[in-house]
Amino acid sequence: MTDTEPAPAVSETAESIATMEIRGAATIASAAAEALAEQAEAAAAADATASDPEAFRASMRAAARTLRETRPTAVSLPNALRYVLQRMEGDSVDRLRRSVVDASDAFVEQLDRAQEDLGQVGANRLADGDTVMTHCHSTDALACIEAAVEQGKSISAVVKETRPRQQGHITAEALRDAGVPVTLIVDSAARRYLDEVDHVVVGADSIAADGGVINKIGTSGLAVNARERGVPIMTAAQTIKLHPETLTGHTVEIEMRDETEVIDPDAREEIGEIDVENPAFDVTPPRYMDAIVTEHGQFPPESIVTLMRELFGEGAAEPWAEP
Ligand SMILES: O=P(O)(O)OC[C@H]1O[C@H](OP(=O)(O)O)[C@H](O)[C@@H]1O
Repeated sequence: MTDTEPAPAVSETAESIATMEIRGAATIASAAAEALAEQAEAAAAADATASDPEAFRASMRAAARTLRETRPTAVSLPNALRYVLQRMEGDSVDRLRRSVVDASDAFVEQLDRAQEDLGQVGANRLADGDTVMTHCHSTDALACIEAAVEQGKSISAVVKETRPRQQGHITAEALRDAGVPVTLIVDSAARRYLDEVDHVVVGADSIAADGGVINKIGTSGLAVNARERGVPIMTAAQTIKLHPETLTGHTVEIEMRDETEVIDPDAREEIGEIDVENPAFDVTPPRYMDAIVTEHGQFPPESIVTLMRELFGEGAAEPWAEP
């Protein structure tokens, strides 16, 4: 490891996030924070950085950049890096190392607590006997359903498969394990089943300052259909999903993933000359979302900007940039 080459643990985490072996906005955030702690331990033991606080800091910034470049849409990733790097302090490598490890631990702990707290808020929106519809796999959304079950409510679920990567299967398994009866459907069957559903519950990868919800591709169509059928829809999102750069007018980059997730190369070859596109996320306009459920309570999407300003001020620092 040189002073700017990330520790092997960071490269491995970055690779796992890029290939989606580690996925889901909250899980990505906690893996990134843990990788920074591993970087700190490795840098404090490496010849090039062990006795040079500035070289140590540079190695931390470089590791954060490596993690930052893996996937562009879930803001929980840069928010995790921000949280840890902004708490890096000390004039010796040992103090710096300790501050990073402590910040990483505190971040992961806060993440778990936030998920538990928002689960309680989301559960209060669900009634005994409700059927919920889910899209993709969101640990924040699951926390709401699981908390409702723990409150003694009987909940059933209609789970959308979620093409192309079928994260709905993970949701189906988690809900079954929580004792929730599950009906798995293909995405295009969603509208047909909405009449049997009392609530749609989704997660978020990022929330924009105007209340727009950036989540797995298909969420916006589901939200429009839910509104048309009169079914309330909530997004469960801890505040690390709030995107500070949108306060200053920036838009959220939508990740375009490889076409092989959509069609296998042989089938594509057989069809002939076509384009294939694979956007991973879409934006649900605030008017189609009934509530954003966070660890600070629930908000109408249009008012989320107030909470964002409270938490982030007017913008976003980039502590991983070279000074
Ligand atoms: O943080 P939690 O609630 O677990 O997940 C939030 C969101 O992250 C996922 O993205 P991907 O599967 O990583 O592309 C889904 O879009 C999900 O709704």
